Amino acid sequence: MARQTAISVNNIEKTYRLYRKPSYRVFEVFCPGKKQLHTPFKALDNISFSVKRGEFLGIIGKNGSGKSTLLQLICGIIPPTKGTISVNGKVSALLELGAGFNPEFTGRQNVYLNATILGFKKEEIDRKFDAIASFADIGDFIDRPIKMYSSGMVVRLAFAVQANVEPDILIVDEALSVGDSYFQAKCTKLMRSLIDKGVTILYVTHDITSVPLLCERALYLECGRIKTIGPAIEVVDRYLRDLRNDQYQRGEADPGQPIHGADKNASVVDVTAEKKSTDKKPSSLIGYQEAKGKEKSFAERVRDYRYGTGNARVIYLEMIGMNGEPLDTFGFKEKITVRAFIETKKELDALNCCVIVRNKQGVEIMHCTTREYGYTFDTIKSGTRLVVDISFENILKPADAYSIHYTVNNTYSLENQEILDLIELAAVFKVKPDPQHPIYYLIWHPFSFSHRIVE
Ligand SMILES: Nc1ncnc2c1ncn2[C@@H]1O[C@H](COP(=O)(O)OP(=O)(O)OP(=O)(O)O)[C@@H](O)[C@H]1O
Repeated sequence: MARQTAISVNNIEKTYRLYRKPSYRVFEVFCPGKKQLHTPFKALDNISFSVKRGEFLGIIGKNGSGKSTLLQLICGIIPPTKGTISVNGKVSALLELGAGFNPEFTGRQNVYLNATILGFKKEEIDRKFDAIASFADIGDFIDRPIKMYSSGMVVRLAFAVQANVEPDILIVDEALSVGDSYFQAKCTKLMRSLIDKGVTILYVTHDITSVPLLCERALYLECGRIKTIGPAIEVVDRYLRDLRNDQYQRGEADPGQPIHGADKNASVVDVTAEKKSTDKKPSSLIGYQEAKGKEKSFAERVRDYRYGTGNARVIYLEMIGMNGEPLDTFGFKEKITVRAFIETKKELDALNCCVIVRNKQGVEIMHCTTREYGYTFDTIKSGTRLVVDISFENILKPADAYSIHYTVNNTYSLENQEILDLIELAAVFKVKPDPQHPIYYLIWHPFSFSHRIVE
């Protein structure tokens, strides 16, 4: 059955009047017919497209290309200069940070205010309030005035309200970039579940890699016109090619050259689980006491992201850089160590630790288990405290946020294993940009090359 149209945009134009001085605007209003003092500026021109119900459309384009203007038109915040827009369903929008919130009111009062504006009765909001507050996860701040919130808290609350009021159409304008990585992962999950429920989502972002992963289709705006609209992967590819060509024109990149030199000695991912001797006191035992001190806050943070039998438990996990310091940002090719402090509650004869590195859209980029890499543990008694280091060379695309999914299993075979502790968002980290090693794809991979000249 053909899907219903949720949004239909027909030949839209939006022209702003640009004045060199604010007083010229007043003068034009009060002296009509006199000399025109403004310059017309078409922020959008000749825009036509439609979005089906349950579709996730990404909108991309350089700064000033008209993305936000288009969303504002669809939400009815500003009128078009020409053309028509029809919207079929209840729209929830997250446009400007904190727009729609009264700074003097508490978070709780603003939730009621917003939901009332969206057409909900008090009893309905009462029913939804706990889900909204729990999603926003801002603790006691919910009863403090919004003016005391950080920008991250404002966006958490705003997203929680907009996404939990059962919209037919959800419009999100880059707002998520203000939240931290945990929150962004939560929002992505929620948006996916909304799509499953038939909600239509329009999503403006500069995080280009997220578009093919989240969206079916994408619309690429350039200087207020549609450059292309179609399958997200193709549109993003076109956009990235244009960006690279722009860089080339400015002398910043050479699209004809390989980005990196080959390193014939480099391994793909150097995964080593570093075994601690059990007969001599490992140096990290001092760290273990500190880890115990952090156990409660770690457990609290990962509470919603973990499951398992609990027969072994990660009490704390940290990311360590090449100097042995806990870090949350790493450089290109830096050795990253994921250090887990684990306590066992039963004897384990097939301990297997697993790390998955995901990007912020949830794509699994790298994965290892100690077992699969041939690293074995001796039988470990109940009540043992151990520190397991899993290290890899950082070959990830910079400036992106990544999360670590950590699992402790007792694994005899794929079919016969006990999940002891599985933590979805055990840690998050970022990768520093390195001008010497720009990485345009998800990972830098060490290729090797050869050639011969045939006469
Ligand atoms: N109220 C306004 N008056 C005049 N010009 C405006 C107004 N609002 C937006 N513009 C202009 O319209 C163009 C499109 O702006 P818009 O904010 O829609 O772009 P955008 O693609 O969302 O940019 P960004 O990625 O930087 O957020 C820009 O050149 C902007 O300066």
